[in-house]
Formats: sequence, structure tokens, C-alpha cells
Amino acid sequence: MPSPAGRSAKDFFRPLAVGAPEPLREIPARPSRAIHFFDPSNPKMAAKVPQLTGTVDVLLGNLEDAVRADNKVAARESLVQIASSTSGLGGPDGSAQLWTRINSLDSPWVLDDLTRLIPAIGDKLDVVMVPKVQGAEDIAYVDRLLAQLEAKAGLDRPILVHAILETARGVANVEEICGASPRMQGLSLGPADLAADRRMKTTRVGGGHPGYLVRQDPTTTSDGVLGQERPTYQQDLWHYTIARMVDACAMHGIYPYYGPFGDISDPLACEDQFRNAFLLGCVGAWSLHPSQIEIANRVFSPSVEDIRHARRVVAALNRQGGDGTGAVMLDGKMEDDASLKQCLVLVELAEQLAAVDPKLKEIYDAIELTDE
Ligand SMILES: CC(=O)SCCNC(=O)CCNC(=O)[C@H](O)C(C)(C)COP(=O)(O)OP(=O)(O)OC[C@H]1O[C@@H](n2cnc3c(N)ncnc32)[C@H](O)[C@@H]1OP(=O)(O)O
Ligand SMILES: CC(=O)C(=O)O
Ligand SMILES: [Mg+2]
Repeated sequence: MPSPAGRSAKDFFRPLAVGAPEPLREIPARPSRAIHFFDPSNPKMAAKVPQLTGTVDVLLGNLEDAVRADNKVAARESLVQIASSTSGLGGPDGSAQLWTRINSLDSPWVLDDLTRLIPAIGDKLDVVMVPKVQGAEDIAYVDRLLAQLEAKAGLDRPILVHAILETARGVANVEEICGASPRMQGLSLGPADLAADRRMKTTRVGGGHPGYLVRQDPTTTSDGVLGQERPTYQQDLWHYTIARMVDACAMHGIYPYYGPFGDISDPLACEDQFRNAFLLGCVGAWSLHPSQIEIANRVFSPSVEDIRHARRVVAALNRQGGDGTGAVMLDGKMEDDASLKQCLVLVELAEQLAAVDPKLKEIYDAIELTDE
């Protein structure tokens, strides 16, 4: 049966142009806790890129929304200049990955974005983020064009593709989008455009809304008197969409990300939104302002307490027989094969992050297990 992108299983991993690099069989788990957005046409932001390179997992040169229409060409040209001249940025050995968000596929700029960037800096670009993806056909278009441009440029490594989920149709097609190409690296939530497309009645870029809540039932005393206290609990507007993204990504072996949190002045709520996404399965979020990088790095790195507990569970099950099966009691709780698997997710993530973050390595290395 053909895949949603119209390719049979035997053709799925064939290059889409003669001379294009072989598609990857597995998407590498490169740390990407913060995808830091900058407008390359803004001289102040562009000047900050070299100093940010050692502090953030991904730097993304944004060409789409938030870049003025009369700056689109300047942004593209400046991105070429920044990628060519910043050491440690992009490519398999870069200390920060280099991504770009191209303009939407129906815009007058997108063709020039790709035909200019791939020949000029294709060896540095790790991921192309495609906004407003509606279905597998959008990924198929970018997939073929990238293959043609890679072949022409003589690139030996395929550029990966990341889709933003920001239309109702995109959400409805999320599984087929994730499976549309071996280039698919991941998905981000686009809460602002998605809210508009769904005709939600919000005006924010991500985050919650005080009106979206549940209220506790009225309480009555034994005398039948109605209580006055009716606490309310704000709910997460994005839970449904993120949960769908996480399942679709896990099914296809790619990575889900929360997107932007627009209230730069509210780091606490930003942290909460990021943490909800982390707990549900996301690997990172966007940072729109330098102050959000530290929040994302912290939230998307497992805590010392989680790693200590995870290692204790691994050790306890190992002591019991070494193959991770069976059940043990630890701190009054049952641990078995399934809780071990959850702990291994955290332990493996900590190892990946420690490999790129020396401070975190020191912190994780210093954790002592008290019960051995
Ligand atoms: C819905 C979506 O599509 S979300 C994605 C698109 N949006 C974006 O990419 C937004 C990116 N961020 C921004 O445009 C800006 O951060 C803004 C407009 C939100 C705030 O900018 P400012 O008002 O300049 O913030 P602020 O004054 O706090 O900035 C402090 C310094 O950090 C710089 N800075 C701000 N944001 C960034 C950034 N994303 N990257 C690098 N440097 C930045 C500023 O230029 C300023 O530099 P200076 O000290 O040399 O003057
Ligand atoms: C992230 C994005 O593009 C949006 O929220 O619309
Ligand atoms: Mg958008």
C-alpha cells in the first residue's frame, strides 16, 4: 500500500533526485531544548548570534512571520552571511544546530528562500522548518525540491524537515504529515496561527487564558446551606493538540516541540507551559527572547531528583537479576519492567544532554545513590 506521500515502501528511502544524499533511516536525537528564533535582518539580533552559539542547542534564522515583508530579502541574505561566518554554527559538528523557518509555501518568497539558501549554506543547515503545513502533499513538495537542490549543490548529508502544526487541517492530518518523508525531524505547535484558523477567541501567542477554566461544584453544609467558595482551575488550551502531536511523532520516530510563548514578561507561566510539554513527551520549545533560553534549557533537562530516582530504579531491578524484568519494592512503591522503561527514557536523555552540556554533565555525575 502506498504511504500517504504516495510512495511504496520499497521506494520510501530512495533519494528523490539523482545525486541527492541517501535519506536517513533514523532521525538523530540531537539535543534541541531551545530553538532560539532570531530575525537575521535585525542587526542587533544578528550581532548576538556568535555569543549565543555556545549557550543554546538550536539557532533558527527566521524568514517568515515577525520579519517585515520589506525585509524578507535582507533577512535571507543576512542568514547566508551569518551561517558562513559564525564558527561552531550548524553542520554535524556544530556546537549549535542551524535551522531556518522558510516562508509559507503559498508566499512569493519561499522558492527563493530554498533556491538561495541550499546552494549557499546547505552544508550548514541542519533543519528547514516549514510553516502552515496542511498535509503530506506540502512535505512531498519540499522533499523533492530539497533533493534536487542538494544534488545540484553536491551535498552529502540530507537536510531535515520540521513542520509547524498551525492549521485545523494540519492537525487533522498530523499522522500523515509525520510519516510523509524520511526527512521529517519533528513538529512544533503554532498556537497563534492555529487559534486564528480554528476561530478560537484568544488574542495571545501561546499560553493559557483565564476564561478557559472549570469551576468546582457548589458545596452544601449538613444544614443545607450553600457554600460561597467555588474555586476555579484554569485549563490548558493546548493539551489536546500537543497530545496528538506527541503520539504522531512517537509513532514515526520523530520529535515533538511546544512552540512559542509570547509573554516574555511572564517567565513563570512560560516555564509552566514548557514543563507541561516536557512531561507530556516534548523535547524542546521555542525561545523568542534570550531570556527564554535558560528556561527551556532547564525545563527540558531532567531534574537531579528525577535522574537520582531513575538510576535507583535501574539499579534495584539490576540487583534483582540484571535483565530488567520482574518487580521490586522501592520506597513503598512497586517498580517493574514498565516503570524501568520510563526511567530509561530519562537516563538516556540525561546522557545525550550531558554529552553537549559540560555543566549538566558535572551535575549528573555528582548524583549519589544512597541505597547501594
Ligand atoms: C507566532 C510566531 O511565529 S513566534 C516566532 C516569530 N517571532 C519571533 O521570532 C520574535 C523574536 N523576538 C523578537 O522579535 C524580540 O525579542 C521582541 C520584539 C519580542 C522583543 O524585542 P526587544 O523589545 O528588542 O527586547 P529587549 O529590549 O528586551 O531586548 C534586549 C536585547 O536582546 C536583543 N534580542 C531580543 N530578542 C532577541 C532574539 N530573539 N535573538 C537575539 N537577540 C534578541 C535585543 O535586540 C536587545 O539587544 P541590545 O541589548 O543590543 O539592545
Ligand atoms: C508558532 C507560530 O508560527 C504560530 O503560533 O503561529
Ligand atoms: Mg505561525
